This record gives sequence, C-alpha cells and structure tokens, in this order.
Amino acid sequence: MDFVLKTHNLNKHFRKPVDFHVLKNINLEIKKGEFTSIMGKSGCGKSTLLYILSTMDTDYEGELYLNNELITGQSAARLAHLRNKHIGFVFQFHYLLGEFTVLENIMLPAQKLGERSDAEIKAKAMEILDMLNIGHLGHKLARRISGGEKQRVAIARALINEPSILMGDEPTGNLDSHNSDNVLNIFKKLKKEKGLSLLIVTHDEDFARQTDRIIYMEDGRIVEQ
Ligand SMILES: Nc1ncnc2c1ncn2[C@@H]1O[C@H](COP(=O)(O)OP(=O)(O)OP(=O)(O)O)[C@@H](O)[C@H]1O
Repeated sequence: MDFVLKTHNLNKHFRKPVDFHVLKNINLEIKKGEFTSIMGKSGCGKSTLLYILSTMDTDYEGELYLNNELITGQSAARLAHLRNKHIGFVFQFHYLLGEFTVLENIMLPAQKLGERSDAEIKAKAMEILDMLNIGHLGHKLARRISGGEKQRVAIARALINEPSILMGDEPTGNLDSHNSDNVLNIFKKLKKEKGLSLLIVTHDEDFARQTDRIIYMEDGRIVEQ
C-alpha cells in the first residue's frame, strides 16, 4: 500500500517546566489521494502532531515515513529539502510578504527549491492562480488583497512545488463562512482533479464532515478514525 504519511508509535514529551506526555503512541496512515481531517478539543495535541508530520518538529520518539521513506533521523538540510518539495502547508494566518506581489509570493518556494527556471515557475504560478479563480490578483501587492483572497494565495503558494500532501492547521479558522466554503471547495477540487492528499486540523464540524475521514484526538491519543 502506498502511504503519503505513516507514523509508527509516535510519542512526544514536553520536558519543561515539568514532563508532559503530549502525544501518546500515534499510529497513523494517510493514503495517497485521501482528504483527512483531524478534530479534538483545544489542547489535545493536534497542532503538535501536525508539526511533527510536516517534519518541522524533530523532537519525538517513534518513526515518521513520508512517501514510504523513513524521515526520522535525517539531517536538517535534507528535511528542509523534503519539506519544500513534498509538503504544502497552510496556516490559520497567511504569512504572505505584504510588499511582494501575489505572483512573487507564490513563486518564492519554487525559486528556493531551484529545480525550474523563473519562466517555468511563473507559468505554473499563473496556472494555479487560475485554478483557484484568482488569476486577476497576480500583480497586486499581497497587502492590498482581502483576507479571503490572502488565504487562497497562501494555498496557491503551498501548491507551487506540486507537493504530495497539503497540510493545514485551521486554515479556515480566521475566515467567515463564505470564505471557508471557498477554501473547502478548493480542497475538494484539488483532491478530485489532482489526486492531492490533504490533512487538515479543524474545529469546524461542517468542514470535517465533508472530508473522507475524520481522526478524533483526545488527550494526546487518536481515539477514533
Ligand atoms: N512548548 C510547549 N511546552 C509545554 N507544553 C506545550 C508546549 N506547546 C504546547 N504545549 C501543550 O501541549 C498541549 C497540546 O498543544 P497543541 O497546540 O498541540 O493543542 P491543539 O490540540 O492544537 O489545541 P488548539 O485546538 O487549541 O490549537 C497543550 O496542553 C499545550 O498547552
């Protein structure tokens, strides 16, 4: 079976100020093309888990596999490369560079990866913008567009390197219902048309119900999938 992501007995402790066992024996498998949401009460460990899965946090016990490759123990430089190439990440806040245009923002991760010419990257960025129905925003400064538009641009930026999986930590948490629906519909379209795998932490029941699978967490454990 091809898994985009897989963990084996993942555990994490925060050691300070006192030992806190925040993730307990997480065994998780995300199939290619699957749209999964993670739900659970505030403080149950969702963001902590997502940061490990996205390879940003390496301080854990157990094993993490990305596209069937063991990620645990790889060098920071290798992780940065794998992350940029294979994982798209969308946060609750967009983190766009306000003084750069929308196109420039989207192109940055691909320029950093350095595998394509600027002309190719620009063509790809425009294709993604069109797919997200925001082609008209390309030449605007990022600070001059609306909140909902910013989040769509952040999604476009996360897609520029054609990742294996798109992860989000409450990507609709800061949006009104209209813009949340917009983002959900984009995610569904990416799954359907591009076969993209998605893993999204959300507090929104309506959002989660429309995904293929909901993983419920409680007190650092997966209690139901
Ligand atoms: N650096 C840290 N040191 C100690 N404890 C931490 C640290 N970061 C987070 N925690 C604790 O770990 C637990 C899990 O936090 P996490 O942010 O993963 O929860 P969450 O499920 O994402 O919550 P929310 O839905 O509110 O975002 C919480 O009790 C939090 O207070």
